[in-house]
Amino acid sequence: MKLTFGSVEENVVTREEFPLAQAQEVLKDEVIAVLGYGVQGPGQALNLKDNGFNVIVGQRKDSKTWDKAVADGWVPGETLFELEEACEKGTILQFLLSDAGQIALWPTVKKHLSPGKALYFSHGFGVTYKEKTGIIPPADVDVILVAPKGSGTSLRRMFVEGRGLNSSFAIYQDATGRARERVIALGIGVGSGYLFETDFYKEVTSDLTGERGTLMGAIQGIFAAQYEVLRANGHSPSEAFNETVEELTQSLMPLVAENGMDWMYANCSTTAQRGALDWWKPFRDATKPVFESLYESVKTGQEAQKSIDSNSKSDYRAKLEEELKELRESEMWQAGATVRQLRPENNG
Ligand SMILES: NC(=O)c1ccc[n+]([C@@H]2O[C@H](COP(=O)([O-])OP(=O)(O)OC[C@H]3O[C@@H](n4cnc5c(N)ncnc54)[C@H](O)[C@@H]3O)[C@@H](O)[C@H]2O)c1
Ligand SMILES: CC(C)(O)[C@@H](O)C(=O)O
Ligand SMILES: [Mg+2]
Ligand SMILES: [Mg+2]
Repeated sequence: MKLTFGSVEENVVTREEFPLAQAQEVLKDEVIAVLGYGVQGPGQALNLKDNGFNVIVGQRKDSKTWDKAVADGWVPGETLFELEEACEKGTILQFLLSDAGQIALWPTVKKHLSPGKALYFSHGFGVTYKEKTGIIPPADVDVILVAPKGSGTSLRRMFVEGRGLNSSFAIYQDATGRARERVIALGIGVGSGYLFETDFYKEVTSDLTGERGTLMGAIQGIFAAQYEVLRANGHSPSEAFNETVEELTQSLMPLVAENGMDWMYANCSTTAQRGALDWWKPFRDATKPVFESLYESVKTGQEAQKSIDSNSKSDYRAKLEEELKELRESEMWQAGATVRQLRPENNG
């Protein structure tokens, strides 16, 4: 259906328009092979299975994630296979290895992309940056995308709660004439709430910007800046943390989620409203140049290159873990750990 966002009309597919039964009908003869069992793999594979689709998982044997797949109920030799075997068996290959990992597996995947199969991504990365990744799909397969707009963990949680996480969807190549029904059916199958139409380039550039920006990078940066200023002015760690993070996530963001920032503002004191109305523009103006250089870095492919280079190294996990440890051990997030223990659900 067409929906108007602000004053712009966009194409959105709903579960009412395209019910699960229709998705099951569209995909009844398909074997969906979910390749990779990291974060998106489990969420999408389990939701598809619970929605009644024919799904198998492909994962490297002798890995922690193979064991996780077994623990989640996938049966070796029946529904869980080595990556290449899954590529061979699947008619729809859901390429859910890490974006850098996809480069290494591509020759194997390509070998098994016989005419009429579908190659499915959850990120526009691989084909948009094809000069860097070498991922150039053959012309006789469908190339489609469903990108859940959130973590695989939330995709599964929201499915189990009977809700659904919104996803973007796109078609890069329609070889069979069925790419559209296939991609929408898969979008419904993996547990999407609403499906927003986009293209591969727009998906990858917005996604890379968002996660580096307000979803993760910018928000951590702004938390750290405010926390440091409060601490430098003699505020205790708990006071600095509560006033920077805890109140935001526990009290104010849920209100923003329900009804928007304007409504949250209106439910705070007029003192807060006056100040926050005065200060949001200076913050916008101070950070906008950073967002502009971030977008430029995404657009030129620099962000993709950095991610490929570092995540292709054999010790990339250990390196990431080292930096995550630094974040975890920072005073702000140590304070956070103690503050979280005080929540009723965590203190027995
Ligand atoms: N993490 C998310 O919640 C999320 C959200 C939206 C989209 N995506 C996209 O979904 C895709 C999968 O992301 P993810 O975060 O689930 O991946 P991930 O980093 O968790 O890795 C997934 C799997 O890839 C395997 N892998 C990595 N390198 C490999 C290699 N060289 N050979 C074989 N296996 C290898 C790992 O063992 C793991 O099981 C990516 O395109 C990502 O951008 C992820
Ligand atoms: C969950 C995110 C941040 O939206 C996703 O884009 C990812 O790459 O993990
Ligand atoms: Mg992303
Ligand atoms: Mg994202």
